Amino acid sequence: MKKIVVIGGGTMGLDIAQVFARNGYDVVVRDIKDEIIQASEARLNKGLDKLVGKGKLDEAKKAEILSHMSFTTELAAAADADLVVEAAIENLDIKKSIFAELDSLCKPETILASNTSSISITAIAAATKRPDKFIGMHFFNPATVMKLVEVIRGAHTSDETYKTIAELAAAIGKEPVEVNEAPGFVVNKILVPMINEGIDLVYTGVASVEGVDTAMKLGANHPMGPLALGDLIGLDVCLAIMDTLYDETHDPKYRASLLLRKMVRAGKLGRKTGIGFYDYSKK
Ligand SMILES: CC(=O)CC(=O)SCCNC(=O)CCNC(=O)[C@H](O)C(C)(C)COP(=O)(O)OP(=O)(O)OC[C@H]1O[C@@H](n2cnc3c(N)ncnc32)[C@H](O)[C@@H]1OP(=O)(O)O
Ligand SMILES: NC(=O)C1=CN([C@@H]2O[C@H](COP(=O)(O)OP(=O)(O)OC[C@H]3O[C@@H](n4cnc5c(N)ncnc54)[C@H](O)[C@@H]3O)[C@@H](O)[C@H]2O)C=CC1
Repeated sequence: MKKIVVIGGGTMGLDIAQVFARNGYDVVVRDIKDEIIQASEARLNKGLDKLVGKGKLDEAKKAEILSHMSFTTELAAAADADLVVEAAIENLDIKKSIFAELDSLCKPETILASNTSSISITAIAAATKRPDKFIGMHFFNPATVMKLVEVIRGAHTSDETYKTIAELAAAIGKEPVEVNEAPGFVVNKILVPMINEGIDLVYTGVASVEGVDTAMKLGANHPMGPLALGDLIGLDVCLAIMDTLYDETHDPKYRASLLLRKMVRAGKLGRKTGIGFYDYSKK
């Protein structure tokens, strides 16, 4: 595995790219606009400088990480990639159009992976002529810190593709867990409905935002409360996951809280927009 391309330089894409670069892989991050790329590069530098400030990283390692990373708006950068990891928005049609283009552009042996949170790997793979080389490689937020990678088999994923990605996850210091396709896979099937319940408790006036978060931190020993976690993930991503769980199962227990929907409609998406259930604009 020599060259990896990450599609999307947002919350997940940038951190996933950093994890690969830290472990010596050359990685190109592709996003759609120059302004977005500039913002991604600035976030990367700020994050690394913070670690240097805390004495967790030295300047030499920082320079080494940066030397393995580059940014582009050109999808053509994926033509000679050995692996493409897609971390664009959580929408089946957009993912299918990205992978249809990648399929015609990339060399035949390139493995195509999606970091989707909930969408069917088989459905996305159907946009390509290489469903055997298509797989879910699902990192957790913040990807630089969280140890898990769910490695998700679609209906046609080959054993060879599975083995390559599980071994790669281990080589970058992560713990791979094999998952068969199902909406939300393992973690999000459990975690995101819990976040949704937390939001609904606020919506129905049972407790305040701070009250729900404090209760779950102190009463269940969670490192952060469900509303703060929703803000970290992105409320648009949480809503997309709830909608996939509901659309795939029609089980009312996966109905998104109306407050979650309202927050997304209002553009209050959490940390990435500076405001969600909490205000991040002054941090
Ligand atoms: C939606 C989906 O599809 C799936 C998902 O992702 S669901 C969301 C899953 N994520 C969670 O549940 C997160 C829950 N929250 C937590 O675990 C914690 O609150 C947290 C990890 C986010 C923050 O914890 P914290 O202790 O306040 O963070 P912080 O001190 O910044 O970092 C934790 C450690 O990682 C290190 N770290 C931070 N950034 C790093 C980087 N870029 N590279 C390497 N190490 C890094 C820090 O230095 C720190 O190390 P020490 O413990 O040795 O000091
Ligand atoms: N936020 C989270 O906690 C997690 C999210 N995921 C999944 O990762 C994916 C990305 O999510 P986030 O990083 O949170 O979203 P985000 O909204 O922070 O970033 C998405 C990025 O993709 C870019 N983009 C959109 N279309 C593109 C295209 N055609 N080509 C290249 N870039 C494109 C956007 O400009 C944006 O920068 C989603 O599928 C999400 O479900 C998976 C694990 C955790």
